[in-house]
Amino acid sequence: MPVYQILSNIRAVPAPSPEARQLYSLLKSPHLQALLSAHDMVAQTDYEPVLPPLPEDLPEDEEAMRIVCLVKNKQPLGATIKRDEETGEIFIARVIHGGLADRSGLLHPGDLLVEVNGNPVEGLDPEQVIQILVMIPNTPQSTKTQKPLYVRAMADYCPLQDPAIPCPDAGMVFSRGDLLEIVDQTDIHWWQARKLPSASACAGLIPSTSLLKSKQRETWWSQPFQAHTCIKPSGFRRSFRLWRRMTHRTRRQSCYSCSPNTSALSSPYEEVVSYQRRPDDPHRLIILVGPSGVGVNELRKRLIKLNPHTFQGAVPHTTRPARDGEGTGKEYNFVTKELVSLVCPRFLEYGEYKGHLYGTSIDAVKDVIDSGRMCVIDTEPHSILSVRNKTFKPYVIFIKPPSSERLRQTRRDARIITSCVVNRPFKDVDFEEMEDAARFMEGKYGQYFDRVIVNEELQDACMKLFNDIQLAQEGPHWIPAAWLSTED
Ligand SMILES: Nc1ncnc2c1ncn2[C@@H]1O[C@H](COP(=O)(O)OP(=O)(O)OP(=O)(O)O)[C@@H](O)[C@H]1O
Repeated sequence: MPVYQILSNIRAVPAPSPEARQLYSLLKSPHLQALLSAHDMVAQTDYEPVLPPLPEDLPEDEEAMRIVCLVKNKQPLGATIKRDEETGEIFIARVIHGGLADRSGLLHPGDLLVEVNGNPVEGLDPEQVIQILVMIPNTPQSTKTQKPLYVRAMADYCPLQDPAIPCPDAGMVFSRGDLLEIVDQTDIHWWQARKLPSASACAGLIPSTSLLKSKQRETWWSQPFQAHTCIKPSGFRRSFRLWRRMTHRTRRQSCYSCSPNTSALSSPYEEVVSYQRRPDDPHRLIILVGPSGVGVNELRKRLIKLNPHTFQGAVPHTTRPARDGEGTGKEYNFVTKELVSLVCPRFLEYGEYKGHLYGTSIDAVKDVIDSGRMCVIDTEPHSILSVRNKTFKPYVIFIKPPSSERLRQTRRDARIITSCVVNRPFKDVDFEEMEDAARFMEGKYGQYFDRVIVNEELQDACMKLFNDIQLAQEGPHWIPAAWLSTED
């Protein structure tokens, strides 16, 4: 009965009960009326196509059978099937969350396929499984919903390049750094996940942790030994800035020794949780990384100048003697070589220039944070790992060069400071090195980047940086679950 009819019936009652009055006022509400009207419209519409009639010659034990009619459009079925090697029977292997089969509620993992379009499935290709499936349902049906697990991908994956995936079309591509919501871990090899922020309701297949680890191990072992291929020292930071002073040779060594190729053997997914910094929590450490010459230092300097009471860098250490007017704790912490060697592991990065050591200690970073300010540092990307922990909860921003053309246009009047030639205009080779290094850094360390800022127009990039840092401190953000765990 339409809603207006019910309303008029209630109105016609001479002395309506309190329940009738309440029903009347509920049904009068515009939201409910809109809902009921939508319902009536849907219920009264004829939908195409009309489903075919059930087959007449149903087998005698029909009670154990389920006849399923799925009318497919261009969408994939959203289920994979597998053949039992011993019996030759074909089963539904998995139903993809949010896919056609899942939304229909008609197919379940473990269902045994008996017929497809009236033809026995025996000998049929999986691709031939189409609209009508006659099957024996799996009992008991597993409808248990799992609590989603949120992870950050620490590796790249492309289903089209994976010959082992049961159905490449059902696979999901992801790159290191992507946030994934894992909705199904029933299968030990193939999980189902969505990428966050999730626009698509349909999940995709991804390898489980153990499977992806074994794939990584295989790839790693099958690669020819390459001692230096991943390092392009010239593209890493090289300016002669204060504590960055180090020779080309030391930098190469420090890059090489500090960035072991362990990614192939570490966990491919990192569990993450949503985190919102409370006003009393210490500020998150802000780390800027980027290829040499891209403008990391320029941006950091501008940011600190913008608000020196809020942003601060860490005071570097050096073994060079203090000059007139220099006091320890201002430009530098002046220390002896012996002290540096004692506290070496507590250094984020360090290098040698003209016989003196220069470096940034983890304690210097902590001092800034303890003072209530936001510590903004720029480092080589491999140094991120030394502070990637619950104490610092670092927020890593990758400063990326713009397109080749814009890079050359915007740096037309800029000057580069290098260890070989001080203060000269940029050359083509500098841009090429910068682009190579940016690609390399994204490829190797992209999983640690919370944000990427393209440094095209300096002023714009600086404002983006400023806003991002505010957002980083005010959250919410996904951070490794281990950073919130109470265990050490
Ligand atoms: N968006 C930009 N447009 C024009 N010039 C820029 C831009 N960003 C940076 N520069 C200039 O490029 C030069 C190199 O920048 P900067 O010293 O900050 O490099 P860097 O990334 O810190 O590299 P390194 O550590 O090797 O010095 C500087 O002269 C800087 O002013």
